Amino acid sequence: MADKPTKPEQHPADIAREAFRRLAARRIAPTPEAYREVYDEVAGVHERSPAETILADLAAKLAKAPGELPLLAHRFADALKTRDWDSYGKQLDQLIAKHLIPQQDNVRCETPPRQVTDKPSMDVKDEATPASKVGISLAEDVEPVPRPKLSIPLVDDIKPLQARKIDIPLVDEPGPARTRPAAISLVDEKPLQEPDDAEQVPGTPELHFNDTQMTRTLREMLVRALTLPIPALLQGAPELTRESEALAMAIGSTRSRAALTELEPRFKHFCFKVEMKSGDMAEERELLLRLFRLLIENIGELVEDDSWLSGQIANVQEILAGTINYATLVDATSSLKEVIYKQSLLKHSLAEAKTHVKDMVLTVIDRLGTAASTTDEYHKKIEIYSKKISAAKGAAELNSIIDHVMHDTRIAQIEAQRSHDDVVAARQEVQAAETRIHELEVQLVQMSELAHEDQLTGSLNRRGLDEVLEREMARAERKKSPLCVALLDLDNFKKLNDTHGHSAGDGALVHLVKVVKDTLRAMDVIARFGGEEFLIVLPHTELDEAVQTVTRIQRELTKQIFMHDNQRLLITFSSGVALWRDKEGQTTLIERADAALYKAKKAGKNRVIPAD
Ligand SMILES: Nc1nc2c(ncn2[C@@H]2O[C@H](COP(=O)(O)OP(=O)(O)OP(=O)(O)O)[C@@H](O)[C@H]2O)c(=O)[nH]1
Repeated sequence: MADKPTKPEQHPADIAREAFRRLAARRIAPTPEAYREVYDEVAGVHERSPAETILADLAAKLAKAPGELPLLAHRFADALKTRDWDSYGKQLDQLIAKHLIPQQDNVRCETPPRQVTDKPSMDVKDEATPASKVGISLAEDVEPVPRPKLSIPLVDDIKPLQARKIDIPLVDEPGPARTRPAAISLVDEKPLQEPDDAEQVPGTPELHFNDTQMTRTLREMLVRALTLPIPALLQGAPELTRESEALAMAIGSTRSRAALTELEPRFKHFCFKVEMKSGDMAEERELLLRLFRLLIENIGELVEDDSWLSGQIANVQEILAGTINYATLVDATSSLKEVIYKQSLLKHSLAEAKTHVKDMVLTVIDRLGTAASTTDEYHKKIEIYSKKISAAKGAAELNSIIDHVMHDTRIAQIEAQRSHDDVVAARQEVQAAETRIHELEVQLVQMSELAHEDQLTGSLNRRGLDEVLEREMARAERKKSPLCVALLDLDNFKKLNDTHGHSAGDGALVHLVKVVKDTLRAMDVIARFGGEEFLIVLPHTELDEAVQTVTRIQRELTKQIFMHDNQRLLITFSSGVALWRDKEGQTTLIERADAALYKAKKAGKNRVIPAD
């Protein structure tokens, strides 16, 4: 309750009465000192204490301020004059609520109703939650009481990251408050004016952040990010890793906000490059995975007869079809290892079967040899017996000789039969082994046919070519980029074969592919189209560029001469080049290239002709 102001011309008795009334109202014991003070107050002659002087100064300064503040200053002065601290406290609350705590963009502090006390206070802390500390540590507070949300404007120091505001969740959400860290959100892209000496945010005496400290913290965070996690993620890009480290050093050596701000464009540029690189890396990863899946598919086809292997391959395919992460890749690898192990067993059994056949053949030869020598011995014995029979003198002697003949003949017969049986058994074993070898060889041939690489030249085979063309056409359509193919056919290849032998022809094919691969870009692909014909796929290439590229290969072939048996053999080729037309199929595209190739041959060979 407010005491009424008194007039100085009042009668002393009235003043004394009023002084006693105030003492009673304020529940102050009527000691001489207290009476004296209140009497002076009523009479308006009291001396000001140092605290009152400060408060009076404050009121005087507010009186000169713009807006509503002079009105408040007037009320302060009145309250001071009458020492009405209750009223002073209320005015002070008003000053804080209306002018010191920004309502929306600045600090919002929705505290429970505050007890107005006799003492004026600048403290805006939530008195209902005394353990609360205003600052980043608030969210770590153990107090389970609901708390207001503070939104504190941060100026200046975090300008390099275009940060304006830190939101600290003070409102209880489900879960204990101690487990939730302070959430910091960097918002508002607008650059900020930065007062260099801003140690405090004006108007938020209890809630400000120390700018210098914030700069340091930000700098440390940036340096840490650029030194450890970012280089770890950029392992495939050494130049970006170096740049990250250099940027970290540059940021680490800044000593002022201005210096840090100067690095902003460089930092932004670096972020842009990292973003681009990560896009590339994702694409490379995708390509690698596609290759991997292709490989698995092919192995799957190879082993379709073997239910165990097929099951394993299906497992690997299933793993790869899902989300790819470290664990799934480890799974796929171990399953593949099993498959590879089985494949090696297959090869091993093929080698074993071949050895077995060799052993069988040796056994047969051995048996035949034994049989032959047995027969030979038998013949010699028969000759001896016939001589003995001629010279025999009596029946008894003859009988004895015939017994011997019969005996030896029986032995020879048994031996012959055994040899015959052995030979028949060996022949059956050889046939079984041959069948097994044949089966295994068929499997191995299938393996090489189903693979995507041509065994002789190392270029892609038709199967690989189909997939590359399909992929490149899809990409060309998606990116609206040109795509060319060039069909190459070695000139007079039959003559080369006839003159220098088939191996020279083979060597020439290998040499051609090597020269083509050395001359082309990494993204270009060469595939063996059949015999001495090759198809080159040139993505992102216009027709005239493709013709130039193929002509360059021709020049390279004359420079890098093919050597066979120490002879320099000049090999040339003719080529037809076609630019893929939107929606055109593989067959039509290659047919157009083939027609151009035909023209090149007709026109005298060793030339490149673009398709219509
Ligand atoms: N050495 C070897 N020769 C092969 C291979 N594939 C196909 N050939 C031979 O390549 C020759 C192609 O002969 P042709 O089609 O008459 O072509 P050419 O002699 O090059 O005549 P032009 O194309 O008109 O210059 C045939 O003799 C095939 O046997 C292979 O892998 N190795």
